[in-house]
Amino acid sequence: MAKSHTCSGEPPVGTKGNPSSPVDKVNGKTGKKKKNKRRQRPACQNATDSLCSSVTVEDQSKQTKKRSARSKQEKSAQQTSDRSNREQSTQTESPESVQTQIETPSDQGIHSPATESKSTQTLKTSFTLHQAYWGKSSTDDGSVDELAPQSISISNQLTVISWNIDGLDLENVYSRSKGLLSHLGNCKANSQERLNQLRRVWKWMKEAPLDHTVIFGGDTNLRDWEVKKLGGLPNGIFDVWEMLGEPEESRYTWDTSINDNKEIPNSIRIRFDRLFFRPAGAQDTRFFLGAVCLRLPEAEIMHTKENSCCCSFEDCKLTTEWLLSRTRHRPKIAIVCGSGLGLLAENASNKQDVRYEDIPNFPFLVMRGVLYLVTSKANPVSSCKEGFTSTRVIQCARFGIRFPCMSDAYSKALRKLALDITAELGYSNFVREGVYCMVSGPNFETIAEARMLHILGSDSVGMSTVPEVTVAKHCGLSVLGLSLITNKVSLDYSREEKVNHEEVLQISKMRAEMLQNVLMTFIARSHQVDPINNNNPNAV
Ligand SMILES: O=P(O)(O)O[C@@H]1C[C@H](O)[C@@H](CO)O1
Ligand SMILES: Nc1nc2[nH]cnc2c(=O)[nH]1
Repeated sequence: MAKSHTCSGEPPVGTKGNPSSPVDKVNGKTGKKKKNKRRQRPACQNATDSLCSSVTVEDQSKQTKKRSARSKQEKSAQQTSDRSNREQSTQTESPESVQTQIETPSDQGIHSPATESKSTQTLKTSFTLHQAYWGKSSTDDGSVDELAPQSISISNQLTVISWNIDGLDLENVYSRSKGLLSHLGNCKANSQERLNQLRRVWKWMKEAPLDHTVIFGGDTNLRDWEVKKLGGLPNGIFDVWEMLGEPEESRYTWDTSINDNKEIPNSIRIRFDRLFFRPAGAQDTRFFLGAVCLRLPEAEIMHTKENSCCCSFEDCKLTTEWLLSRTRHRPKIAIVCGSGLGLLAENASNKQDVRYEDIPNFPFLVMRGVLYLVTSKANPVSSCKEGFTSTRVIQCARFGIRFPCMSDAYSKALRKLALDITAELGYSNFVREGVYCMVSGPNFETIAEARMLHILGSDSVGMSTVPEVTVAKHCGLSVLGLSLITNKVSLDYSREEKVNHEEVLQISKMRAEMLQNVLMTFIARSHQVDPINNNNPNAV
């Protein structure tokens, strides 16, 4: 970021024209101190005008008349005159109706190495907002369309420069990382205009598809009080400078005490140039976010939402968006902690806590250390009207395919990695692979039930895991199941020992450190073997 106001700096990449020096223009004027201060902004505006337009509000009737008689030269003259009117604009149209003039990289070279800047591969063309987000050009033949019809036929324009950001997305997926660059209305007097523009920019950012990272940056001309006036940054949009810890040395991007614009007598320091960041959501962990990094509740039973187990697709989407808007984290891996494994969450660094009861539409019954996606008592489905049972979720094809196959529910590659890691850590003696069977409980088995499960081929039994695994698989996640064996299940009527919950918790605590070692190593190495997130084509 330039230390002086970018109005007087380099033009943004790919813009046409060469800004005349704003310093010269300021130099050309004389006057009292107070006036000098004011003059600085129009000078900037001149510079800006030759860079790219900020916002245009054109008189529609004038436009119509002019259009009918316009020759090619007249068109370009019109552009110039339009620019001079921009600062008086106001607009209220919906973003979808707004046409943007966009510079975008051509599709060639999309897969070139991250070090190779694509910012030079620009093409001036016109996009609808929708196209901008999806990376489609209205001039697919690559021709330069300086004045696309739609860009002059509407009354309000916000000029945006869009480019792909090399390397930001690890997979270098063209459509995922979008940058938007614009110059918002300038001058103090244009505050209202600027705020209108900012509102629209934020709306676009928020409405961008969840799997897109969106960065908006530029000479925003914003004052801190203006951002406050709009109620502060919207949830899910972050100011990059704030994200970096608000480093004092880069607070001001227009600082007349240190820049070379000597004509300004007073020291004026403002953070005009800003970058806003709307991170993409990790699609496939979206319905598991509630289970990630959550501090487990103290109370034995934290909260029961009776009759509120509504989990339509829209409900889940809302829940997901709520969670995404409260964290910058975009997890690739979700861990559902079992009994007594809250320690794993306790020891996490850089964590963010979310209370279950604060999460909208989150149907649950929570007991210590366990997140139940199924509020299962005797009759899980009837107690859960539209239930968030795994079967109900699967009935909604928008979460994933209609009949997901569970024969490979537990990823072979992830299992192998876990076994390798436990061997390396010297835990082999503790580790077995086997069949886990879930019964909803919440009671331990009778001996007859235990015998039945044994006959059916079950090596272990618990009250969780299977619903979470089913939903995760449905969402396209690769899954690893790790169960800590805490007690023996009695198959013998003469056996005196009885299993109890305290024993289960005690053993869990005893082995928590071991499990933590396995998990931490696993997380660090999981990317080596399997794409953790199989992108779910149905995900929205
Ligand atoms: O799924 P698991 O077996 O971990 O959950 C049950 C419920 C209780 O937390 C515990 C019983 O002691 O195991
Ligand atoms: N169903 C069941 N769940 C458990 N969780 C921990 N131990 C047990 C057990 O013995 N049975």
